[in-house]
This record gives sequence, C-alpha cells and structure tokens, in this order.
Amino acid sequence: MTLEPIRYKNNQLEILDQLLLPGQSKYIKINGVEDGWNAIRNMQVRGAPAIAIVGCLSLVVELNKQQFSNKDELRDIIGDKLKYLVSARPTAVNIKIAADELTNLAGNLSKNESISVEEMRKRFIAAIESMPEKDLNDNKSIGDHGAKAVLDLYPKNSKVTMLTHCNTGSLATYSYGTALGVIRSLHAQGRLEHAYCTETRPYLQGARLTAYELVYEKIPSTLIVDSAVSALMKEKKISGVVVGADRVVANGDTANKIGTYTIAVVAKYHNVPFFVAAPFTSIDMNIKSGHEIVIEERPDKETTHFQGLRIAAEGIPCWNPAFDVTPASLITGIITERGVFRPDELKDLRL
Ligand SMILES: CSC[C@@H](O)[C@@H](O)C(=O)COP(=O)(O)O
Repeated sequence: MTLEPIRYKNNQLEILDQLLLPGQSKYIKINGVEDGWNAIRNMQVRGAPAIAIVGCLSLVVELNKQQFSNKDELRDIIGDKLKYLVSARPTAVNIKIAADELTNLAGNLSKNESISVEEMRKRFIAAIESMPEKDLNDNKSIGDHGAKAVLDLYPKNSKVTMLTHCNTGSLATYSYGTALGVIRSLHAQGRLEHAYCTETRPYLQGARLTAYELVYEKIPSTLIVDSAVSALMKEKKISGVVVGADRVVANGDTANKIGTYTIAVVAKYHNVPFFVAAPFTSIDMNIKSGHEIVIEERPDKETTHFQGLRIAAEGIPCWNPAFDVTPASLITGIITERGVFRPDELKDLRL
C-alpha cells in the first residue's frame, strides 16, 4: 500500500496535512477553492504536481455545490477561480498550465451550442477528474525511463547509489513520485545500492517527507544535512543525482527547491550525472530562460523558527527564496514520461 496524500471520492476531497508529517497522519477536508488556496499557500499540500491536482479538485468540489443559470456564467466563474488558485504559489508551473488548459476548455464548452449548462459542468469536471490517474501513469513512466537512463551509464548488472533533494515522492504528486519515482523504480528492479536524501532546509521536505517515504517503502537510505553534499560526493561513490522540478523552461533551465543549484554545481565538480525528473506538465515553453522565472520568497519565520520555536538570533533579517534555478548546462538529462531529453532538445518537442 502506497501513501495516499490526496483522497477524492464522491465529491469529497481530503488531503494529508503535510505540515504534521511525519509525527501525525491527519487528513483535512477541502471544501472548495478557498480551502484549496489556503492548503497550497500554507504548504499543507506541496510539490508541483500535487498542487495542481488539489487546486483543480477543489474547484470541482465547489462547482458541484452550485447552480449556474447559463454557460457564460459557469465559464466566467471557472476562469476567476482558476486565476485565484494559480496565485497561491507562483513558481510551480503545473497549476498554471492546468488552469490555462481548463480555461480554454470552459471557453470551448460554453460556445458549443449543442450542450446544456449541466452537460458543460459534467464535461469540465470529468477533465479535472482524469488528472490523478494521468499523473500516476506519467510518474510510473518517468520512473522507468529514469532508471534506464541512470543504469545505461554503468556496467551491466551493477547497482547504483543516488542522491535526491526535497520531496518528489508520492507526497508531492498524486502517487509514486517523479525523482523519487526513479529511485523507487531502481529499487524495484533490484538495482539500487543506496539512496541519500538531503534534509532540505528550511521546510525540511527531505527530513520529514522523503525520509518518511523511503522508510515506508523500505528503500535502503540515509539522510544528510544539506551542507554535507560536497563531502558525500567526495567520500561515497554517488552514481547520480535525481531531483524534481517546479518549472523547466524552453532552454532547459530548471527551477526547483532551494539548494538544487548548489547540488548541481557540486555534481559537476565531482563528475556526477545530474538528472531532473518532471512530467511535461512542469515544462513551460512560454519562458525562454531561467532568468524570467518568478521565484517565490517565503516568510522569514520559516528560517528563524522551527515548530514555533525561535532558533535564529532575534532581529536578524532573512532572505528565504523557496526555489533556485539550475542552469541547463549543469543538467545531464531531463527525465519525462515520454523519455529522457538533453536540455537543448526540449525546444524541438511538441508539448
Ligand atoms: C514532484 S515535486 C517537484 C518539486 O515540486 C519539488 O522538488 C519541490 O521543489 C517542491 O517544493 P515545495 O516548496 O515543497 O512545493
């Protein structure tokens, strides 16, 4: 049985409150878009694919509660609510891409004279309800393509040791995970020697969530502090790094959890292959290079406090960007559900 971060059944939406993990497994109800926005903003749900799925499902919950007098009204409400959901966190692109596609769908459905407002609502909801299964299937393909790409670099039947950052597992997606899915796939094939995960300051997605998933899945693994990455690459035989992405742009530059760029620089120095694992829903072709990506800055309190307790000196100001951008030149390959691409190959792909 895998972890179930998102429960959606009979128009009821619940999420596992990731702020309480690993100490407590508590589900909270999402009763509509306002709840969805708050859960995303407060990081009770986080991880680019999970944010998109929860945000869009929160809209479904709300649409099912209301009556609409005509299709234009339904289209306008959908457009406004999606815009609002996208505003919860700016860097992860999956929810923006989903919102754009769904806004177009609502526009087309509203223009279709052969369908009623009720039929429009049904078709729109069906499109959102297909997202979880697609995410799961995409993640399994990412896992398999990624495992092959890593193993192809090493002698036949040898085992590999991987490093990952942040949380990209079941908890960051609907299920299975992206970068952690690659590690999971290597483990399932009996080809994983060991996985290392970073703590991922300041929110500790690695220590709290990835470590929890690795233990849960009985994957041989070790937790390190973020600042141990250089030492790890010097002292242990690391076969590859695999991380997720919040936004991959047209030239292959990739925004991911703060600290990813440092790991990529260190990997280059130590000649360790550095992979990004992400579904096509994380690829933003509208942005040419990483300079244009909006990086979310989170409150100082996430750096100065831990579980409500001040750990930093009183009065010190903080700079707390949630993400950084790894230049394409440091990325060996981008693992997607359709295969593995060099960063410079992205621009020729049809999304
Ligand atoms: C499959 S999740 C990929 C990324 O979203 C993940 O690595 C990450 O950076 C998550 O950041 P978070 O701030 O926890 O939402």
